[in-house]
Amino acid sequence: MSSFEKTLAEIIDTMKQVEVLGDTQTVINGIAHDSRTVSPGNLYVCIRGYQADGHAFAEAAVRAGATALAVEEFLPLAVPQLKFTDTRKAMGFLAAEVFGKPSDRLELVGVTGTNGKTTVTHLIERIVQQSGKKTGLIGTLGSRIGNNAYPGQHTTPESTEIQLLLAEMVAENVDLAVMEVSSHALDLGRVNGCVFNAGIFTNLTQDHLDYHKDMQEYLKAKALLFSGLNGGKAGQLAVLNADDGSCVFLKEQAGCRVVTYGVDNEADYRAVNIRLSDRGVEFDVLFHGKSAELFYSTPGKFSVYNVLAAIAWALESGYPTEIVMQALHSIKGVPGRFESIRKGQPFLVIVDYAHTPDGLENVLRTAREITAGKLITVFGCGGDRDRKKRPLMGEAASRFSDYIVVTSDNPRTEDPDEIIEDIIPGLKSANYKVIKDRRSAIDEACMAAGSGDTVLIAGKGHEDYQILGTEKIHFDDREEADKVLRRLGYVE
Ligand SMILES: CC(=O)N[C@H]1[C@@H](OP(=O)(O)OP(=O)(O)OC[C@H]2O[C@@H](n3ccc(=O)[nH]c3=O)[C@H](O)[C@@H]2O)O[C@H](CO)[C@@H](O)[C@@H]1O[C@H](C)C(=O)N[C@@H](C)C(=O)N[C@H](CCC(=O)O)C(=O)O
Ligand SMILES: Nc1ncnc2c1ncn2[C@@H]1O[C@H](COP(=O)(O)OP(=O)(O)OP(=O)(O)O)[C@@H](O)[C@H]1O
Ligand SMILES: N[C@H](CCC[C@H](N)C(=O)O)C(=O)O
Ligand SMILES: [Mg+2]
Repeated sequence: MSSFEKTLAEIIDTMKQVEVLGDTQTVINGIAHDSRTVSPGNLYVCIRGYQADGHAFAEAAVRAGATALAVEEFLPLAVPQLKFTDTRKAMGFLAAEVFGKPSDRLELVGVTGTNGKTTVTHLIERIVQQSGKKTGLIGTLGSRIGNNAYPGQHTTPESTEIQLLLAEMVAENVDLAVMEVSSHALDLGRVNGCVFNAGIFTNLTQDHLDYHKDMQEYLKAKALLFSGLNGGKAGQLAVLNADDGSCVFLKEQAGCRVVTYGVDNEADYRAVNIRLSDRGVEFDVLFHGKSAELFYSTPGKFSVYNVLAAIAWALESGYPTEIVMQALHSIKGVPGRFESIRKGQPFLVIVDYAHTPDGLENVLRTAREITAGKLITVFGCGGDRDRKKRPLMGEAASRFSDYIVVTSDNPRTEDPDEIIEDIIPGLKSANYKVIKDRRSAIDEACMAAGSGDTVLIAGKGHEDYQILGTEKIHFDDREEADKVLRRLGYVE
């Protein structure tokens, strides 16, 4: 890790809304929002959270070696303190200063939207690498600098972590970083201090209504990425989905040049002549009076949108058409997104990360299109997350499936039976069975499949764990499917 040393005076040099107690020549060498991760010499930021008040851990942070605090009220502790009205919002800006404003020193692209963020960020990473540049990536699958991977907890990490990651990327000569930007991150200011070159919007459909009050609030959080593109860097760009109902609002919010992509509506980048198959999607893209033909190896109309978003961004950012097409052609798909498990069985087994009503509907529609026989769906819903999406996911499953095995996703601290109870009203008259244990549910679905059928195992995709209560156990849908197929005698 690189070392970062700054005085408090240097860090707050351009900040107006701050009161200071103590010696501003105090040197700090890092920033932490969690007392349990403070290293000697760090600035500890006290955040009033949903569960706890970080001010209560300031003493522990000082004991762990914090040499300064950021607070909302001065504390009777013998270290210099910076007082803000909202430490959570200030933290991203502080972290950016601590780590030398790394987003000024590389190109930064943010991708937001309910579904497709991970996919689009991976497509962009591939395109940029194909052009010979070095990339950084931050998102649900963790982060990557070049080809080195680092695990992460969140889709968009806390600002302290983002700024450190970006600084590491700068130190490793990364040219462009692409980051998934969740609505939680936007609302909680995790990307404060990030100056983006471009923002990309995939779509807005129901999710996270446990956190955002309603869809309007959810949209407003997403819009922050685009209103933030307001002159911090030259040539900023917003890339919007013209087929999504939120496009007009987001266009109004964007403080920069806007380009659109779409299939059904007029757009700057429009897909026509779409051919869907079980191998992937083929289509032509029309843009600026030109056209290009494209193949991408993940099936489904939703894939067309993800690819269009990446193409629109890349071509508008000056990447040559040939490089973009080569990159998209070569990508083998994203782990856990419509991933096929092939052991020579006469039916398809697909593991997918659909965990919203729209995501599930899209993936089921696609599975239906490529299935001659029965479509068998295994899914559950995450605990401690939006309860209202559960019957809607049930409804989507029942609309497309011949047989549904309702099971557990990550129950977290909720009762798995109660989560399943929330799903069932949506299933209507569907043919379904409840098997709470996910391993047995996958077994049941694979055993029920015959020639020409498809088993879709949805919700957990790349996840290699299951969260039961507060415990995280190893569990991987792909491994489980593999095991049952082997047991059934299929070995490639
Ligand atoms: C709703 C939400 O996002 N909550 C986040 C929020 O938690 P919080 O406000 O409840 O924090 P808290 O537990 O009250 O603690 C307050 C402060 O005290 C600190 N603390 C706490 C205990 C201690 O001993 N010492 C200490 O210093 C904490 O580090 C924190 O700074 O701030 C914490 C610190 O950054 C986050 O870890 C936490 O994420 C929770 C765990 C979470 O599950 N978030 C999910 C919903 C999330 O963010 N998901 C998005 C969306 C994914 C998608 O698009 O689908 C994501 O980006 O991953
Ligand atoms: N453009 C899209 N529109 C609708 N559904 C999609 C789209 N792209 C992907 N999906 C579905 O959503 C699932 C999740 O995709 P992806 O991981 O790319 O989304 P995400 O936005 O990163 O999700 P998360 O919010 O968990 O980070 C996929 O497995 C697929 O089923
Ligand atoms: N980023 C999403 C992932 C959901 C994945 C699903 N498996 C679940 O646990 O609900 C969330 O935190 O809501
Ligand atoms: Mg993601």
